[in-house]
Amino acid sequence: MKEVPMALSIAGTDPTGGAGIHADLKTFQECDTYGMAVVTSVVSQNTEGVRDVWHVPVELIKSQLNAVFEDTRPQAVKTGMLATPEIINSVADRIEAEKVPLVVDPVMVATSGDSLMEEETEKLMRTRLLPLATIITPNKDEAEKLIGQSISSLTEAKEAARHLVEELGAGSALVKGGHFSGDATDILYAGNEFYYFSAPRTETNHTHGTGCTLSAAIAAKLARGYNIADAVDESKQFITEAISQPLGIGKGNGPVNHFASRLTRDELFVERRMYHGK
Ligand SMILES: Nc1ncnc2c1ncn2[C@@H]1O[C@H](COP(=O)(O)OP(=O)(O)OP(=O)(O)O)[C@@H](O)[C@H]1O
Ligand SMILES: Cc1ncc(COP(=O)(O)O)c(N)n1
Repeated sequence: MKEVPMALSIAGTDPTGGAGIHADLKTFQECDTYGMAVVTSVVSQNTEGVRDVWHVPVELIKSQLNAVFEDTRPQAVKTGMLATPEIINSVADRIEAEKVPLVVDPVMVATSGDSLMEEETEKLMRTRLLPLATIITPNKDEAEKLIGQSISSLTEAKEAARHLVEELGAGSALVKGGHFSGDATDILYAGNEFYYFSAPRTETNHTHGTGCTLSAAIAAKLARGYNIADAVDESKQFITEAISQPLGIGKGNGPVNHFASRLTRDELFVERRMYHGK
């Protein structure tokens, strides 16, 4: 029997389906990869913001990781929301032991502005998880926190990507340009080379879960055997399509459209043709 590519997300939840493990699982599926998920925090949130957060007890996170790794072998893992030092340490321990390709999305603050990580966890993100990353995918603010310097131009973003790899020890780094102005340009530093991935900026507030979706797509592509630059290239295409055809869900920062790459607008918004009655 042929082996199916499998990807595992270790992240928090979003009951409205736009971010966290929900976005990751949808993305894995759209990228032809069998998706699995370990829940780290249960987050009551929607497109308008975060209401409540309950962290899953570390023993239960370890038990979920045991359940996955004692039974299957994902070809790639991605991490999202890892809110406390105990959670980040338990995940890092497991990844270190399994030596599996790892995409780290260093989730710190939600689009809504709500914090998703305790302050002392930021340090562990830098010292424990980042060195295990095949690729780390910070946005502007996350990259600034990780390197301890502000970033206000593409040149500085490029320097930040190099810093994350050469000074801090990530395997490669993608500094995302969603929070800059002009075209949405992301800079990858991998194998001593820079790559630029640029797309026209869509004027929209439907950007909830863009980082989750992009990093999940990269993990799916790595699970399918792509090299890093090709994985990022196709994932950038995926997120660009997902952002440019929003679904209009929710009252706030709506989710991206995970179906966008396979359905045309007309197919997506079908007219209902079945009625019943006398
Ligand atoms: N308005 C936009 N138009 C086109 N591409 C965008 C837009 N906003 C973000 N992107 C792209 O989406 C991806 C995610 O980037 P971003 O910097 O928004 O990450 P993030 O802040 O981690 O996402 P999140 O909103 O999930 O926190 C990147 O490829 C970025 O270039
Ligand atoms: C569980 C979880 N993980 C990540 C994000 C970040 O996504 P965004 O910044 O788009 O709100 C989130 N809101 N919730």
